Amino acid sequence: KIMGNFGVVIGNEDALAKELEGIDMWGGIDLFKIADISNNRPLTSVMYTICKKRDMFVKFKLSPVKFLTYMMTLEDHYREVPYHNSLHAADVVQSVHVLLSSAALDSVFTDLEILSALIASAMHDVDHPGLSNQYHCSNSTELAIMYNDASVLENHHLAVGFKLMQQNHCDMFEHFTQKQWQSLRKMSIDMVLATDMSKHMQLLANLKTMVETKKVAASGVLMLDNYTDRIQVLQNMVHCADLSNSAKPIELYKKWVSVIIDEYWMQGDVERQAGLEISPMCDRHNTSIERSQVMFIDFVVHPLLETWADLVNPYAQEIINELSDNREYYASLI
Ligand SMILES: COc1ccc(-c2ccn(CCC(=O)N3C[C@@H](C)O[C@H](C)C3)n2)cc1OC1CCCC1
Ligand SMILES: [Mg+2]
Ligand SMILES: [Zn+2]
Repeated sequence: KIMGNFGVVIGNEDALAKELEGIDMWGGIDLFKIADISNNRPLTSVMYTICKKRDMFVKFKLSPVKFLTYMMTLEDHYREVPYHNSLHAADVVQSVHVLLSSAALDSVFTDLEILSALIASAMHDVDHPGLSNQYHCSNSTELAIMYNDASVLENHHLAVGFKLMQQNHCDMFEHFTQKQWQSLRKMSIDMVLATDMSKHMQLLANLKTMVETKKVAASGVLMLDNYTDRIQVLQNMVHCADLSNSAKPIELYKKWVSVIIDEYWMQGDVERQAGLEISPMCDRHNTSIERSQVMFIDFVVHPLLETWADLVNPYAQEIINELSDNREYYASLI
């Protein structure tokens, strides 16, 4: 019974089935509703449903029970912080699943690359404390010391995500060859490390270069013939998904904005209590939510998603349109 249809035992499978119908569409599912219906297992149910659809259990001889045991353990290690909880991880998994399905990427990536992108997305923020890298580095916290101020959170997410695979009944990759395991591990590490905002400009520059020099087959699919190019597209894909809230239907976007602000303000409260300088946008007594969203879209999200859209042109126009509508919504509130 542990399997159920979506990896979770809830008793109201048909309600969950209904909500998960739009899982192949951009903004097609409401993760806030899925969290309620799935007994607060959005990550496990979304990841199981997608991996089932992509036939990963057969392709890689994955034991569904071990897969679910790992996914539930991973989900349990996401903290109850306002934004960086398992809901956000489920959102990034589903967004990557849709970006991977773009026609321009048809049969471009191998099954192992696809599985690596989904696993990386699932673990990419695990055990996030709700405090940013900047906070950890400014205060030389235990994590900052552990990782020498270098992509502190992202290194931690990876270490936790992979450590949990060694737990009892969580070794879902038991049948992997050494080559498959090393490849999945390297690609997942490269993708999660690329979600560190300090890598954004370099990632975007690489993506722009790929657009300018892109080779497209007669069928219209991208031709990526070396690891550097392949991993750069996968890294940008996960990064786009990580920043994609403002390109989703406005009702979902507004919910993401309210929880991210809660998390920023909680960090600001911690900094104020400790007599530290309050980080940007973290002071609840002095933040313009609308202005900061418009600025973030104009300077970060739009340049990235527009370049992504150029790469998989014309298959991301809907995402760009959604983003523009949402930008106008917040601009009109300023
Ligand atoms: C729905 O709103 C947002 C959704 C996502 C992000 C965002 C920025 C960078 N990432 C990628 C991960 C990362 O690096 N960080 C480091 C830290 C800045 O906090 C981020 C949360 C996580 N994600 C920011 C958002 O709004 C911010 C608050 C007002 C404008 C910007
Ligand atoms: Mg992160
Ligand atoms: Zn994230």
